[in-house]
Amino acid sequence: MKLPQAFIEKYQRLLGAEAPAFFASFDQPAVSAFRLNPLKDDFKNVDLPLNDPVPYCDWGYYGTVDGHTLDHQAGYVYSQEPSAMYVGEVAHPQPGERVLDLCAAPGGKTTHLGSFMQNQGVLVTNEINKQRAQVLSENVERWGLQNTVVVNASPDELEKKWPQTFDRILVDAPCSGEGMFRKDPTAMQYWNPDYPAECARRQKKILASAYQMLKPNSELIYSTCTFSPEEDEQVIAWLLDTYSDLEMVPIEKYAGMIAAKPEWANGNPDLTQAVRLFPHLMRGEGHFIAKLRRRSETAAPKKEKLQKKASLSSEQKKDWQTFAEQTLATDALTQPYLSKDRLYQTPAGTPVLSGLHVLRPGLFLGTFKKHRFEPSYALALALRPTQFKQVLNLDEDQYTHYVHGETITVPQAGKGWLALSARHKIFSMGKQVQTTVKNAFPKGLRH
Ligand SMILES: C[S@@+](CC[C@H](N)C(=O)[O-])C[C@H]1O[C@@H](n2cnc3c(N)ncnc32)[C@H](O)[C@@H]1O
Repeated sequence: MKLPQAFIEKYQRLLGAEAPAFFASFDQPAVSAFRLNPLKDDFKNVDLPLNDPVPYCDWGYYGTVDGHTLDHQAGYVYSQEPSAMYVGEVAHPQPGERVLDLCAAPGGKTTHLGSFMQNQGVLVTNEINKQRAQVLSENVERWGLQNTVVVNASPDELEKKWPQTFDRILVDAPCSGEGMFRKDPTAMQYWNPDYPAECARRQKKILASAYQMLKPNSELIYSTCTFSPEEDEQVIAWLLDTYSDLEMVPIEKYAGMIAAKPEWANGNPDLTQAVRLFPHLMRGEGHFIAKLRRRSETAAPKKEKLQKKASLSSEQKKDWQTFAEQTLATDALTQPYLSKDRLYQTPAGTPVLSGLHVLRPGLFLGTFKKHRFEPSYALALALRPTQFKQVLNLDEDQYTHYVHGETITVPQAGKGWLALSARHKIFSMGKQVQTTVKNAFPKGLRH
């Protein structure tokens, strides 16, 4: 790979004797991997080889995934470069926490954080770019996350809305992407010697907003997929110098991972608690990760403003109940949120959402139509098989026809909504009328 000359000179200077091995790694193929979804009871039931596990991620395996397979469609796998998996592992949120993923699209880290949270607590996932926020929302849906709110806002807007609100914030920052060169050589087009410093200015701005949203005794995780000290050690050194109630939290270094380099910043020895993942030292594209704690002596937050429940009209209540009684083995509508005729379940403890561009204020349950409720595709992917009254398992042929947009004929007449699975993995819902199951598979996903 032809690397920019200024890039070569910079890393020769920084890495010295190690530089040739670093440069040689750019001529090796990019490493791919995937993560399984522990929110599924049978999450290891995938048609993929699981004989090459990622050593630092319980759900990670080296290998590639085809986006059109049932495993992908049904939310059993997420394709993620292996060093990026260590970010979610380091963040490691607990069920019940209120967590913010501030720079989140397309959702690699969000789906990982959600896997730890087990649908308990609130995961707010934000993306500043509108189109990318849409992709994030689709991945949240595919992963079956119930406790996740998807927002499209700038860190600035959020900082004003949500002071001292979160137990844990991940800033997986936009960066110069040097760790992407191998996977996507077009990333090199943006690179110039001043680019890292330009990115660092933006990173500091994002972190300044993130800091305002941290509760006392909370954690901030910062990561980049670049090697440049300006965006890595120097940004963390700046954070520590700027905010006296932040302190480093040590990160475990697995084989091939190395300590961050204080000599690449202001010499602060605490920086060694952060970690660097380099492509010439381990199987992955490379990352930088730091973890900080905001100390508990920070002034307590003012009274929190939480999202209120919506009140359904009596007709909406009736239509929802009719649907839920016929179709679901669970009636989980405790925190309703209405957006026009769309019904959502907002996780309890969601911070107030008014005034923000919210793509998904929680789990999208479905839409009120004239005298009936129509369930969403997201509901099919979010519930366990035991939470449906009826799951119809399709054979391979029926599955192929259904994801193509066709109807299915079944021997026994029936009426109403049911979950559809193939190889016992739920991938959609369908509406039965007599012996026909009508197609409700999203048009955009048909193939
Ligand atoms: C490294 S990517 C995030 C990857 C994501 N966390 C994942 O694991 O899939 C950084 C994201 O930050 C967004 N971004 C760009 N400028 C931003 C800004 N000023 N504030 C917040 N986010 C920004 C980009 O659109 C991009 O989606």
